Amino acid sequence: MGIRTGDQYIRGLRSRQPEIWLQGRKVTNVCEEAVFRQPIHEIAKLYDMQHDEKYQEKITHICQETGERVNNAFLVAKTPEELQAKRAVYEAYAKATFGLMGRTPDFLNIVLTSLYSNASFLERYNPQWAENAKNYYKVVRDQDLFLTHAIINPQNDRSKSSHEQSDVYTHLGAVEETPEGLIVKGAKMLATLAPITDEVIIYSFPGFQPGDERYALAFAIPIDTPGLRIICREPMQDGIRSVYDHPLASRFEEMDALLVFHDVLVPWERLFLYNNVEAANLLYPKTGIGQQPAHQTGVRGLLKLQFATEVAMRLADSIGVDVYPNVQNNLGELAQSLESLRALLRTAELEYETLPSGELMPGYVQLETIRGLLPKLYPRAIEVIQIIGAGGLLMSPTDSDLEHPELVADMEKFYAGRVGISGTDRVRLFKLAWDLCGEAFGQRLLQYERYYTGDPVRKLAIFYNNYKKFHACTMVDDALSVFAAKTR
Ligand SMILES: Cc1cc2nc3c(=O)[nH]c(=O)nc-3n(C[C@H](O)[C@H](O)[C@H](O)COP(=O)(O)OP(=O)(O)OC[C@H]3O[C@@H](n4cnc5c(N)ncnc54)[C@H](O)[C@@H]3O)c2cc1C
Ligand SMILES: O=C(O)Cc1ccc(O)c(O)c1
Repeated sequence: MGIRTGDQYIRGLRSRQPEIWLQGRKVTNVCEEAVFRQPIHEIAKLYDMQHDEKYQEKITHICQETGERVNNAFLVAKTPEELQAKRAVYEAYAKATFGLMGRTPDFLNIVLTSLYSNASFLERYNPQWAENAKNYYKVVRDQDLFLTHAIINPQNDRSKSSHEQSDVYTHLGAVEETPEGLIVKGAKMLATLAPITDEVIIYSFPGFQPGDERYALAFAIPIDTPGLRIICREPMQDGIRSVYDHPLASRFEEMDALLVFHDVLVPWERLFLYNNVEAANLLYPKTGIGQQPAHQTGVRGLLKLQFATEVAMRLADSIGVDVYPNVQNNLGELAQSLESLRALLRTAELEYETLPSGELMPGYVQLETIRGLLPKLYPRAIEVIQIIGAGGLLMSPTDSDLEHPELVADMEKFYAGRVGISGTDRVRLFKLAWDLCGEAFGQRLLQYERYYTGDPVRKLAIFYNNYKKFHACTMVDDALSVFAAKTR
């Protein structure tokens, strides 16, 4: 089949009946549920972009194996041009969502592509796992499926490993093998967008201990597999608030969910790893499923930071405070953060690594630096918006007030900004800013940037330990050589 349209994506959702729990009730028709309607529409638009002549050549290609047109996220890049072709889809999707939707379909498509191109890692442990991963990549590519993922254990007792939790099946683990497949039980988090996806893939960060064998798992199943329960967090928008009052929150809310598996059957052909602690610990670092998606998240993060920076600049301009050096300093800082990330991303693409298979991997140091900086730079951008917007962020009336005949004159006089910025213009801009920096929606976006790639504290420590391996500190040796000369 190849690339789907938005309509085909929605028809796919309608054809399934996953067990979704939302605010204490089961959702029977996800497409008609107010909370999900707009996010479904936003994802559908991304699918439609694949058919739009403005984007098609940039973000899709003809698959050599099938002759069908597929998304560029499924490319195994062997040339810098192919790396750029992949970037084009990350950029197009992130622009369409202002970088506010983190788990658009391209993200997991890259994870799968990397698993496919590095399936030799799995082959060493079990050739069937490798075969399964390669076949699954083709299924997702050719049916253009939308995946969610859950790679973290529920937050019960982090000081204990999976097998030490109070119940054997608190964390997701294997129960028994059957002729049809593996029965699994327990929970996994934090599956962003789960209710509006087609399938879920489960894998894990390293950190398995001896004794954790049953939890060492990687597999993918349809989101409506019997026994799989999706428990949504409280929505951050009700789906009926006005687009004018909440221009971002009303559109880009990504639902997060806990996945609970109640004796779920994973067919053998969908199992990529099982019962092997060593393989589970090496899966993430050795298959590129960490590094390749960092290219997508880097592009998306850059655009989100650009959006926040532009909002801050426009706010300052709209009320005439950008004449003050302190405001200019804050904005200058954001501009420099943004440009540093842009340069890092560019360098990551230029200083790629070529794997023995010929696959190109964008630069590790640069991508990890972006991953390390975003959890600091994005919250700072939000803080600057709050500081510049100040009390004005709390003064916005609703769109109904703006349009009420008795209020119109007051609105235009007292809510206007500097000369040239009408009351309506200023209120709409400040509402947009408040969605980003004040609303529960905006707080989630902040939390997302802190944790979207794992715990930043441990990630930075891992980065440093890797960095040390290939950074020999030879300048210090050169400087110390002066003593050697003296003793000679
Ligand atoms: C908005 C959002 C969307 C997300 N979407 C997804 C998704 O789609 N799929 C998915 O799988 N995951 C997703 N995640 C989960 C994300 O991977 C985790 O939040 C992240 O890995 C951190 O894990 P945690 O939240 O369990 O925090 P914890 O690991 O519980 O950490 C809590 C605190 O304790 C500290 N801490 C814990 N353990 C240690 C340790 N061993 N050493 C030192 N300090 C420690 C941490 O530094 C942190 O301050 C999402 C998270 C957010 C916030
Ligand atoms: O960024 C990665 O490499 C993988 C990853 C880590 C943490 C997450 O929450 C997530 O969704 C994906």
